[in-house]
This record gives sequence, C-alpha cells and structure tokens, in this order.
Amino acid sequence: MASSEILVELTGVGVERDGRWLVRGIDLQLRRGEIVTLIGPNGSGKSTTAKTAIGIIEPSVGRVVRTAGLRVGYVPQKLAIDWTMPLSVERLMTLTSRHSRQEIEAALASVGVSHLAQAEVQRLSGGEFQRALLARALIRRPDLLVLDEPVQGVDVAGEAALYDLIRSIRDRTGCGILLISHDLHVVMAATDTVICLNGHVCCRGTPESVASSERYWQLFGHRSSPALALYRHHHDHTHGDDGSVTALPDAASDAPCGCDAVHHREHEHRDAHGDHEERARGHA
Ligand SMILES: Nc1ncnc2c1ncn2[C@@H]1O[C@H](COP(=O)(O)OP(=O)(O)OP(=O)(O)O)[C@@H](O)[C@H]1O
Repeated sequence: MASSEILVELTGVGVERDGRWLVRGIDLQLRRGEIVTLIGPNGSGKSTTAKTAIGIIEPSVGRVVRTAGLRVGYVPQKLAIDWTMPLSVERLMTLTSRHSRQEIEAALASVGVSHLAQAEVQRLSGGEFQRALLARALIRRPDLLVLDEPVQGVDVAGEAALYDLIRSIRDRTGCGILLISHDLHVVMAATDTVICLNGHVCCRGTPESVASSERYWQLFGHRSSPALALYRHHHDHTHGDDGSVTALPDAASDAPCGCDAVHHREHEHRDAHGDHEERARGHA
C-alpha cells in the first residue's frame, strides 16, 4: 500500500464560512487501492472535507494536491433531482453525461442491477437506489470514488452486501475510495484507514486502533445509553502466523474532543481465538 500512488493529499486544510471554521487542520492522504473512511457525528465536517478533497469546495487555508488527470466518481448525500418527474434508472445514468448503452449495461451489471435499467428510480428500494447511484459514479471509470453515506436507507442485510460490493469494486478496479459515514459499522467492514472527525481530526488509524483509542471513545462511546447501544472493540494485540502475540501501538493523534455523540449499535467481535466478540445489536 505504501508504494501506491497518492491520489489526493490535504495538508493543514481549513474551511471557513461566515466567520466559522467548519473544519480546521485536516491532514489526509488517499492512495490508489485504499479505502479511507471519514467518521464523526452530524455536522462534524465529513462532507465538507470530502468536497474539499475533490475540489467542489476551495479550502480557506491549507493545501489540496490531486494527482494529474484524476477522475472522480462522487455519490453525494443528496441528489438535486426533481423527484416529481418519472425517471428511469437508465436515464439517471445519463443525466449529466452521455454514455453508450453498452457502458450503461456494464455499469449496472457491475453492481448487480442490470434488471433494473427500465425501472423507475422513485420505486427502487434503498439498496437498489444506492447501487444505481454507484453505477452512475462507476460509469466514469473513476480513479477515486467518493461515497457520502452509501448505506442510507438500506436495511442491515443490505448494508453488509453494499460493503462487500464497495470492497469488491476497490479490488476489481484498483480505485481509491473515500467513504463518509456516521455509522461505525462501515468502518469495521471495509476500511483500511479511519479518520475520526469533529471539526478537526480527533484520531486516525486502522479501524482496530481507532476503535481502541481514548479519543474515539470520548467521541462515540462514553455517552452511550443502553437504548443507543455503544460500540465496543478491544484489539490491543495481533496474532502472528506462528502464534506469537504482538501489542498494537495506539494510533490516536491530534487534539482530543468531547462531544455528545452517541452511536446506535453494539458490536462484539469474536476472532478465531475466541477472545474478542463482535455482534451487531439494534439498528437505529
Ligand atoms: N456552505 C456552508 N455555509 C455555512 N455552513 C456550512 C456550509 N456547509 C456546511 N456547513 C456547516 O458546516 C458543518 C459541517 O457540515 P458537513 O456537512 O461537512 O458535516 P457532516 O459531518 O458531513 O454532517 P452529516 O453527518 O450531518 O452529513 C455543519 O455545521 C454545517 O451546517
């Protein structure tokens, strides 16, 4: 991974609007073939950071460097579409750019919704809709795929299938993927690197190291109630092939933050050795 091309790099990025810093001090690198997930509570600056990374928003301070000729496939959180007009999936694919029938068919097939080409977008299930949006982003054959809340409106079983699909897109195409979520489930499913935001970077690292860091707990864990179950994951070591046990470093960095964020799941993870448990409990 370390030798892969850097697709986009943010250094000391801040975005100020109306005298308020939406995000500040953001450092982020995303490489080809890497999946980076931005997590954080509502309003913590995830979308702002992603939009700045792909050039939709100009930073007020700091530097954004994108590799020359970078092709971006972006699935925003909300689409500016007139939902009162009937719209087929096929037409959705060509709303903003022209594509041949073969390209459309290939893109829909790659996300498993070939059969929905003529379906009305308004009638799709949450999961089908997200797949159609993915196809629309993939048809551009992006180097970088940016997915803002890709499992919204999708049930738990559908979520797992979508994460698998996202990972397989990365494996198949080699693109880099920037995922945005306030749902920690995404983080454990398909991510190489997690960046935990709350206006600034609270902590970053592998899902395991972030989930075990104190700053992450401050953001997501301690304020949880039984009804809004909390996230628990305690990997403090790894197991080598020879059975050796190695302590994991604490990857937390940057300033701590305290906020009222709670999370809506409990995970317990049981690995091959039976000393961890993961189980999704409850779905908000
Ligand atoms: N153009 C803008 N002008 C002023 N404030 C803005 C603008 N865009 C976003 N904000 C504010 O910036 C903050 C961060 O917004 P952003 O959409 O990046 O958060 P987010 O982490 O993606 O949130 P969510 O999880 O709710 O989607 C919010 O308080 C939002 O209201």
